[in-house]
Amino acid sequence: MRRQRIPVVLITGFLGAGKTTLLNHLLANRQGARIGVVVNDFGQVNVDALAVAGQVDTMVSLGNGCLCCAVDASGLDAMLGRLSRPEAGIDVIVVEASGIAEPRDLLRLMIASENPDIRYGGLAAVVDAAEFETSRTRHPELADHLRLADLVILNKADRADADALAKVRTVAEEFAPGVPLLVTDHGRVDPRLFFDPRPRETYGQLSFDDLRADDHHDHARHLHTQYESITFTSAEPLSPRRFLEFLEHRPPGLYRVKGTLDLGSADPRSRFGLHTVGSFVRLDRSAWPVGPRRTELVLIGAGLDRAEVTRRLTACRADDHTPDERGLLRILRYLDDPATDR
Ligand SMILES: Nc1nc2c(ncn2[C@@H]2O[C@H](COP(=O)(O)OP(=O)(O)OP(=O)(O)O)[C@@H](O)[C@H]2O)c(=O)[nH]1
Repeated sequence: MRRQRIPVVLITGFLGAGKTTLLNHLLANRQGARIGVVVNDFGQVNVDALAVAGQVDTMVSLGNGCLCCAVDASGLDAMLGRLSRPEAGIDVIVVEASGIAEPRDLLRLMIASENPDIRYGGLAAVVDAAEFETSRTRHPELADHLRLADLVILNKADRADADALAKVRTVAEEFAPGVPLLVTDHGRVDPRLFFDPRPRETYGQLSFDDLRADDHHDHARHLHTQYESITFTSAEPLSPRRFLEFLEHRPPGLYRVKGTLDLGSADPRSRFGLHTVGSFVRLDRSAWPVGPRRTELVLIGAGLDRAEVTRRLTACRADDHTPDERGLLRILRYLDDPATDR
């Protein structure tokens, strides 16, 4: 079986918005996940708090499950290649774009990558809620960059009054409509938005370094809990057409979806694995195990209308058990490597 592709999460934002602070927060709250980090320079990353085990040219290997490397955009693909090698055992790669990098270029590089071991994990745009209006008058493109975001993080809420916060929120909603928006400070968002924790038994008890890392991060605890997850299961197959419609008109606030789909196909290899982030959709297929087939989805976001999402998914159930092969063909355009995966 092919290995799961590793999600690559891009963190963008203007100078000083709080990108490194968010990255450090994720490192301190990684819940057993091994994080590969790509930054432009190590300067601000809390490397010493994470027990450096060894350093190889531009890559720092951290004792407790983090690989950190520094590259500019031209070296990104090569670095993603190194981080996604199976022996690195990485669960998620986080790329922190420099405050002056053009996020569109970074996104293009990521989407165009032919590396079969990675997949797009979303673009989180960090916005300095206190300074955004001022920065935007000098750099009007800042608002435009929000159009690329799959998640908007309004950071430094502690420094912005209600008025300023409301203004930035309005701009974000105008340039990134329907995109989940989190208001926070010191990057304290729930890491489960970006990656799945490893079950405790696979990484054992907290090590001394983990505890020490936590101590070093004053803001690591007390996560802001605006993150929501909705679980949907169905023993009835879903109609591929209806589900495609759901995917292509995703509910406001939805950031990512993962799970297994039963689309009513007669093919034994029709267990579809689904990963979406923002409007990016990827399906893979495998054989169903013996036993009943089920759709099981987890939807993650902020500001989701739980009842409406569940209602829409329930309405995706097929009316009967006649396979809709034509409908299936339409959704299969999202299949990962359709030519080689059979
Ligand atoms: N008051 C306050 N300060 C914050 C917050 N988030 C980050 N900071 C501080 O703001 C400064 C800039 O944060 P960074 O995380 O380095 O910002 P950055 O986006 O990585 O900056 P560049 O790498 O220069 O683009 C640091 O001094 C942080 O401690 C916040 O929510 N509230």
